Amino acid sequence: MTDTLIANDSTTTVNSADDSGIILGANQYGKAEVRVVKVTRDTARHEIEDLNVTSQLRGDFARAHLEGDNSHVVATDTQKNTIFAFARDGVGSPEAFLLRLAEHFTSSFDWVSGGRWEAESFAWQRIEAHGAGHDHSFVRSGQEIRTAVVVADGADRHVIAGLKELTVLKTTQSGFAGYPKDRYTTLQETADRILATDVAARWRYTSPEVDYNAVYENVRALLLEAFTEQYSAALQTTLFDMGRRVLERHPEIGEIRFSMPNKHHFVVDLAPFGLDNPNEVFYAADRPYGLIEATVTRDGLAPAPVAWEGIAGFC
Ligand SMILES: O=c1[nH]c(=O)c2[nH]c(=O)[nH]c2[nH]1
Repeated sequence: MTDTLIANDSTTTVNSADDSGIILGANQYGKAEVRVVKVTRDTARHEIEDLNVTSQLRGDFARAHLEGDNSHVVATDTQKNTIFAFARDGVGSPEAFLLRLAEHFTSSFDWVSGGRWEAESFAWQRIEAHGAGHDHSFVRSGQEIRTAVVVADGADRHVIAGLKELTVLKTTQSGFAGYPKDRYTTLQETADRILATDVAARWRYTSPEVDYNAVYENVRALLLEAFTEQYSAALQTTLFDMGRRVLERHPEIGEIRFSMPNKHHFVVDLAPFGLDNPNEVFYAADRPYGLIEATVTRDGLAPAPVAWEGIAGFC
């Protein structure tokens, strides 16, 4: 018979009857990547919402790990079914949908103290037919994938919105110069190069009252605007400018993190063929690539490490 003790943070379980010194640490579980598509068809003009949802519960699941007692284990199959059932009422926004799931699981089961809910969402656009958007035929539209994470930790709720794979390129108004030169440096300085990246950004809301869809569209527009409008002295400068614009315009966002590859485009030497190459023919290298990551935040903002746990690829 195992005597268990749950430590204060409810994630570390000490098996006190066992002197092996081996304990259960942090744990979470759930159903990953539930692909749910919701069609709203109240009228002939249908709407579509397309998500990939992951649900993970945190709380007292010690006895399942230590004793094979599943009395606290809300089945991952049940979590999957809950996602589909909740979609029956519509999604609204990925963030609002995940918040609903968080409320449901934490209020329905005493021992569920929190969890992590994540979504990717894929945009569809009406197919243009006879000068108008079709009622029920769509083409995948967004160049990017929208992302959302909700972390429930006791009574606290953390909401992180984001996007990834927003691929952008500009053919001029970018350079890179002034960097240190040592015996290994071969890179030539330039004031006119191609700048290309796949923007991945995640931003954390510090207010509970947010029109998530509207803010998403505006943040996306601000990121593109920053990429476009400013001469880029480095991808780092462009990244900070993107973040600064977002924080200036959106008081409900406390911090924004970026991870952006510098997708190098090398000018091809055409001299062997008797041709010049005034920045017109490039070799688009897929690897290696520079990888530029940074957080843009408000001075004095209280950090929220629990919100960011489990988000890979951002510093
Ligand atoms: O925008 C850039 N940032 C760098 O840090 C860097 N390093 C490099 O070789 N090229 C570039 N470009």
